[in-house]
Amino acid sequence: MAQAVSLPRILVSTDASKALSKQAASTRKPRTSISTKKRAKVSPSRRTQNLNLEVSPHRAVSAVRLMRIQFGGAFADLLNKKGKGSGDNEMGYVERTLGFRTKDLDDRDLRLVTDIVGGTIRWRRYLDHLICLLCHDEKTFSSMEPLLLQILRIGFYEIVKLDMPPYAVVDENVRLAKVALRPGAGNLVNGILRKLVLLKDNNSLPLPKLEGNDRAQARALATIYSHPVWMVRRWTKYLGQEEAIKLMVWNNSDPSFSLRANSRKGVTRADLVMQLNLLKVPHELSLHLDEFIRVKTGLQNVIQAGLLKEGLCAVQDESAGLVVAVVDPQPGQSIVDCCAAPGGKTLYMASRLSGQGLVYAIDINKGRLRILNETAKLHQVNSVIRTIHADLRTFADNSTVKYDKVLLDAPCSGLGVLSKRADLRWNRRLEDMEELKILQDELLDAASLLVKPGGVLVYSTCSIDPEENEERVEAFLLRHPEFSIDPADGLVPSDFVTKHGFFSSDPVKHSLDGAFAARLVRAF
Ligand SMILES: C[S@@+](CC[C@H](N)C(=O)[O-])C[C@H]1O[C@@H](n2cnc3c(N)ncnc32)[C@H](O)[C@@H]1O
Repeated sequence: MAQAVSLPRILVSTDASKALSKQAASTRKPRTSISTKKRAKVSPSRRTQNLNLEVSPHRAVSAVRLMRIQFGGAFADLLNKKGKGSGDNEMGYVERTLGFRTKDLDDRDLRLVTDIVGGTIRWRRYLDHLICLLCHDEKTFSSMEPLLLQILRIGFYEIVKLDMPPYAVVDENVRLAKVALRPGAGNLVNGILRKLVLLKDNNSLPLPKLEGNDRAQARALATIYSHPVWMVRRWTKYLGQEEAIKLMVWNNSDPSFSLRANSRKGVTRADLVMQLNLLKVPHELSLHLDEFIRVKTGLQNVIQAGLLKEGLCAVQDESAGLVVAVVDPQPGQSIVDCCAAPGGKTLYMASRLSGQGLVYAIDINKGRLRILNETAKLHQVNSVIRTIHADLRTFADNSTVKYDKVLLDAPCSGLGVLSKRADLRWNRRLEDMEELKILQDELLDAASLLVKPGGVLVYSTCSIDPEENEERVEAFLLRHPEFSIDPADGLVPSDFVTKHGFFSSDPVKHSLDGAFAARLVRAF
């Protein structure tokens, strides 16, 4: 698996890692401006003027999307907040960043863009390691302009991970660099990609050796599996090296998605299966939840067919559905969803109320709550949802009302969803973990104030980190002896129940997102 670095004419690995850190630091701020603002409509004649038919459209769009994700705060998700693809604006961004438009993307191009963008982000550390080693000198890499680096990353990803025909990849990326930047940039891309092709043909791609002390091994693994070093160290500590590697392999695999049939609109799982068959989207029924279907590929077809826009189904991971199963909403109950937006769990809980009872959806983020409201109307569950824009801590301090059930789906690191959120691993910092734990404790204390005697508090995260999960619950129970654990047995399959009675989905074991939920009961 791990190979020695033996490239005499190029950088030794310590120089490479210095250059990598410099590049990482220098790319934190954009040198090429990425405008995400809307501009005046481009007139049709200008459109034709700026149309470039020679550049491969999926590569141009991928390069611009990667720039927007790294510098413009865009997400790497397939969907935007409203569940629509970003389609219409895409060419506008391309023109503003590259100075030209390309021909419109067809379905194949769109799939390629999704694969290339997701993969290039996931494999960034590994790709940069290779690029840095193949640069003429350290400075060339550390001072490389962002767009040029994105083009190289795309080329490296296509050759190394997608096994695309190497000479076509070289030609196309060279052309993109020449047209979007200048001829010299094309020459640089040409030189570096050709060196890569040679190394790959000789089966001698340089990888760091897995040797030395824990820290050195973590650094090597971080490069080989393309994760931040602090994550590797954390998982090695909690899971051991072998399981940590399996987790990283999962995080680097293509994400699979699940759809939930919207029963409130009269859509059954069988109806949804029929639609997926018509769309030729490969799928499997969920083994754990009656309304859910797993979709491995072809989500783009589901989006384009308008199934989400019409509210016939929702994209929801089964792990999130299982958290709702731990809450076990029953018709007639009053439920508070403390950190509700954008509403995945609120909507599913509301649909399980069968029109009787209420879900109070609290969130501090007004924009995200607006999305929740819109989706609730679309899914026809708005009659049993009341949204409340508030900081949970203030709301709970001032509330005298107590509720049957309270769900706290807390802000967390998201370390359980790294396969879906390709960019998240690079945005999270170790320092975040400490801040999050403080917030999680405060929100748990606040949520507990809303639970009536005999009522249920469910604490959940989409993290697999014990410090955000079991440790937060343990600390809470010490502060609140009036609460005790109500084991999740019987509410979710036993395979998901830990020895302490918590729900826990493990990406490697269950092939789902990682999630956690503790069901706690307040004494009478
Ligand atoms: C993990 S997300 C919730 C996801 C949601 N439950 C779902 O299933 O779609 C966490 C949410 O907590 C909200 N939040 C963070 N701090 C908060 C606070 N002090 N009071 C209320 N909401 C807060 C964030 O705005 C964010 O929407």
